[in-house]
Parts: sequence; C-alpha cells; structure tokens
Amino acid sequence: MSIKIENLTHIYNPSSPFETTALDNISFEVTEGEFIGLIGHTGSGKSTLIQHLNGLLKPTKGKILINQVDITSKDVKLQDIRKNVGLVFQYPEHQLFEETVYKDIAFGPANLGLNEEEIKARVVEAMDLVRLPFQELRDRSPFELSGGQRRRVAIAGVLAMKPNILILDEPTAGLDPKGRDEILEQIKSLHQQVQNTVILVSHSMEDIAKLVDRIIVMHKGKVSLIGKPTQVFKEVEVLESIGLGIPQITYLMKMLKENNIKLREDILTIEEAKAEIINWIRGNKNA
Ligand SMILES: Nc1ncnc2c1ncn2[C@@H]1O[C@H](COP(=O)(O)OP(=O)(O)OP(=O)(O)O)[C@@H](O)[C@H]1O
Repeated sequence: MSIKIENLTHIYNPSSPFETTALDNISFEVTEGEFIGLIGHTGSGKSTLIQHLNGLLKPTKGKILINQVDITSKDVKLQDIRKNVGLVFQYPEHQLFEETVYKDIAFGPANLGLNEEEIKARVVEAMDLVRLPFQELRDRSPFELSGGQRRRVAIAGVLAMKPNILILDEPTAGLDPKGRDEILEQIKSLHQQVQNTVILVSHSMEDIAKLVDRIIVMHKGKVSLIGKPTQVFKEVEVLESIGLGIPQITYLMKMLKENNIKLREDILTIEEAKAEIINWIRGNKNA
C-alpha cells in the first residue's frame, strides 16, 4: 500500500502556554513495498508522525492518504485503518498482558473476527517469522521469557494482523547487539518475503543504512532530507548541523579518498568496504 502525506501539521496543546508544533507542514510519498528509514533526534517529530498513520492522532492541518484514501476523513473507520497499518510501539513488550504467548499473539486476529483455525494459522506463521518456536513457547507466560523474546512476541502480535503497512518505532531500543541484529535481520527477511511497506524509526544511521530503500531525516518537525542512503550520506554538513552523522564506514571511505586512495564513496557496510579495499590493494599490486 502507498502512503501520501500532504502538508501535515500537528500542534499539541494549541492556544495554550504549552503549545508545541510537533509537525510543521510536511509532505512526502512512500510507494507500495518500499522500506523507509525514519531518523531524527529526540523531539524531531517521528513518533507524532507515525501515530498519524494509523489514526491514533488527527492532524491539525493536512491530509494522509493510504492507497489514495484520505484516512482523516470522517467516513473512514479506525478499525479499517488498523487492519492495514500495523504499528509496533517503542518497548512493545510493555503492552503484553495475556497469560500465554499464544493468547497474546492471537489477540489481534481474534479482534478481526477470524475463526479459531485461521487464528491458529496466523499465530504459527507470525511466530515463525520472528523465529520463536511455537510448540515450546505457545503455553508459556510472556513474562517468563527473555527481554528479546518478549519483544518478538509483541512484534508477532502485530504481524499476525498481516498489515500491508508495518511501522516499527525503535524496535531495537534497549536490546544487546545480538538481539538488535536478530530483530533487524528478521524485519529485513520479512520485508523480502511479503514485500510489505515498512517504516522503521531509528536513531542509528548504521542500522538503517544496511536495510532501507530510502531515508527520511526529520528535524524540528520538518523533513530535512529524503532520498536513498547514498544520496542522504552525501549531505554530511546538513546531517552534522542537526547533530546526526553518517555511518562510520562511510566516513572512513571519505577519509581514504581525501588521502588519494580512490575508492567508491557509496559504501554502506563493512562487507562492501572490505571487498572494495581488497580490490584496491590487488589493483595496486598489479600496477
Ligand atoms: N502528548 C504530547 N503532548 C505535548 N507535546 C508532545 C506530546 N508528544 C510529543 N510532544 C512534543 O512534540 C515534539 C515531537 O515529539 P515526538 O515524540 O514526536 O518526537 P520523536 O522524534 O519521536 O522523539 P523520540 O525520538 O524521543 O521518540 C516534542 O517537542 C515533544 O515534546
């Protein structure tokens, strides 16, 4: 499903001493099946923006079109939006409440009015997508699991709704490096399998550089940059002026180039850098 944001403004506590313009007239489009990284400093408006996409917040001004349907219109039911747009909040495991893993993941599909057989199929599939063993964990309490497993149960609960648009707000926050890599790897492989539209909110350029088709950089309620990772990372001055950087490996490639070691600058991962440096060394040996 596609998303089109038109002149979206959101003001908290309007006409009060606490008035805050969290989103300031922003516009952009996301095409069906795109994987978007949404990045920006704390307070830049990321959470406010994504809460508009599943109808949790209403715009002060502007429109949100999902597959050309304006979801801010009074005729659109919240339930229909939520069927299509799955939102995984920050620290989603805090919202687990059922006594078993199965019941927690089944909660959303049950609310969709599906029958028991279909609900079970959804739970099995969702647990498989986040690599949680169904037989071993189905009857366990989510509260007996590790932090990383609880996070995956919570993500599975949203995946079981089979949303066409999946939005994840800092899904790796608070996890150790292994847990973080596993979750990112699972989100990537899910996107490759089902080709859904994904918006991943992150503070880490490193994390999103490897995954996304395009990056949206937010600053003070506005879209500051939007483009492919390699395009966005060329804007080092803009990024630094708003307190963000480019991935360390991209810095290293730039520095090598400045020292007359001619390498590609659009390197995003250590693996790509390794291959490029080995090529360069081989080329010089043969010269
Ligand atoms: N419920 C609220 N009431 C009043 N102001 C709010 C509310 N939620 C957010 N804000 C303000 O709106 C602005 C944008 O906040 P928002 O949470 O959208 O930013 P963010 O980029 O998601 O930050 P973080 O990375 O910390 O989650 C901030 O100035 C924030 O203080």
